[in-house]
Amino acid sequence: MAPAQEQLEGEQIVASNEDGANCIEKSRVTVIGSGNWGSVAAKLIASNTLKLDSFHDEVRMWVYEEVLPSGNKLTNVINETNENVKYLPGIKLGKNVVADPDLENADFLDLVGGDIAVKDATMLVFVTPHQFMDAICKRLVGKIKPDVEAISLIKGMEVKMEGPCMISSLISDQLGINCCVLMGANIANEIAVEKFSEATVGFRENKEVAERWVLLFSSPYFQVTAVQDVEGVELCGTLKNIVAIAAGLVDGLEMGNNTKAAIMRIGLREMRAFSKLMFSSVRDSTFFESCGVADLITTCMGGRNRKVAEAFAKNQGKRSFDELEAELLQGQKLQGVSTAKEVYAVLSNRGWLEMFPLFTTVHEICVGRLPPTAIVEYSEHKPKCCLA
Ligand SMILES: NC(=O)c1ccc[n+]([C@@H]2O[C@H](COP(=O)([O-])OP(=O)(O)OC[C@H]3O[C@@H](n4cnc5c(N)ncnc54)[C@H](O)[C@@H]3O)[C@@H](O)[C@H]2O)c1
Ligand SMILES: O=P(O)(O)OC[C@H](O)CO
Repeated sequence: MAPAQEQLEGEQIVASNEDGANCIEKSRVTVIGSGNWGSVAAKLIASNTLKLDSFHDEVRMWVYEEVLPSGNKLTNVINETNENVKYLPGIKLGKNVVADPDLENADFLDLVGGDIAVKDATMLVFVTPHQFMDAICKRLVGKIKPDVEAISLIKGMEVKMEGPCMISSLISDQLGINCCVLMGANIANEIAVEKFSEATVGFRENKEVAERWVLLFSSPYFQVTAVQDVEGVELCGTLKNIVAIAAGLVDGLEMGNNTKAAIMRIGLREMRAFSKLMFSSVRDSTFFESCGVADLITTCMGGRNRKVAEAFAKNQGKRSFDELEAELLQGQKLQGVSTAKEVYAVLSNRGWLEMFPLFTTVHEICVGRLPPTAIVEYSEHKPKCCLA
């Protein structure tokens, strides 16, 4: 693969080898989340902070504390073994990754004699399942530096009384900070063993900040491009999880490759239509980045949403998604079922249900109102309802 180099392509930024150490105060990075992708993100970042002079070496990683079957706390095991034995077993994170169970870091000084965590971080990487973010942001209010830069790797959205809210907006609004996003065809276990992947950073206005995120994440096996379309990038990452559920249902029904390709095509069309209805600024070109069609393909081929939906269809919907998630994912979390519910709420509220037959049908299957077979029946009746 070509080495990272600076190159402006219209609105795009690709990785630069220029550290900028001379002109920027050293950044401190904290990763908030330590699941499967959170752990891989910490590993990627930690290998770069060691190489880049403009970053402090240490990467703090907030761990939602749990006690393992051995009786040990996950945080202690991560710090002793340098491995997240529950969510990313077998992979060394890098000795400069420090697991921290205290989100606001009131007690951490006493525990390890360290001197930083969220309160001193200048770059925050949010990477937890989306359903926990509202509570996490509430805990962080007033605890972070006012000028901290944030990035969300979280694929999901919230629907509140006042309407839908993307996770990057939740972070920005609740904490009063700028928030970029990073999405892409990124099955974490593959990146953990350094197989080549691409990703997309979405940014709002500040190109320099986007460049800094690109620098922090890029490696020869993880090529990052930035585009000025934060909503488009985030909606791609969020909505593809609903299509992945549909793809898994089709797999469970053993419908074959043509049907799955049709689901992916119709899904992509609904992703684009929904995104543009939500934000007129969303660009068509974003759907051709890693966060768009590439993530849709990888997630429909090899993701967790697909896997659990396949099992759901094989069991004719008799075992719930929650039960199958717990059994098959061992603590990892699905985003597609809750995202389908959240998107359904938006569609229902705005009178758009018939315009989005795939999104609508996925939710109705997930909640048991329709059988799994409905995923291949709907398209015979409603294709003309999809937006052109
Ligand atoms: N795993 C992947 O391949 C992958 C790739 C790209 C993006 N993502 C996205 O990254 C985000 C995080 O996923 P992940 O794979 O890192 O996590 P995960 O599903 O592997 O793990 C679940 C995490 O949630 C934590 N948790 C459980 N209860 C909690 C609570 N009440 N409050 C806070 N945290 C709690 C667990 O400790 C664990 O760290 C999701 O939005 C996902 O869509 C995942
Ligand atoms: O395993 P999934 O279905 O959560 O998908 C993982 C990533 O989002 C793929 O990019």
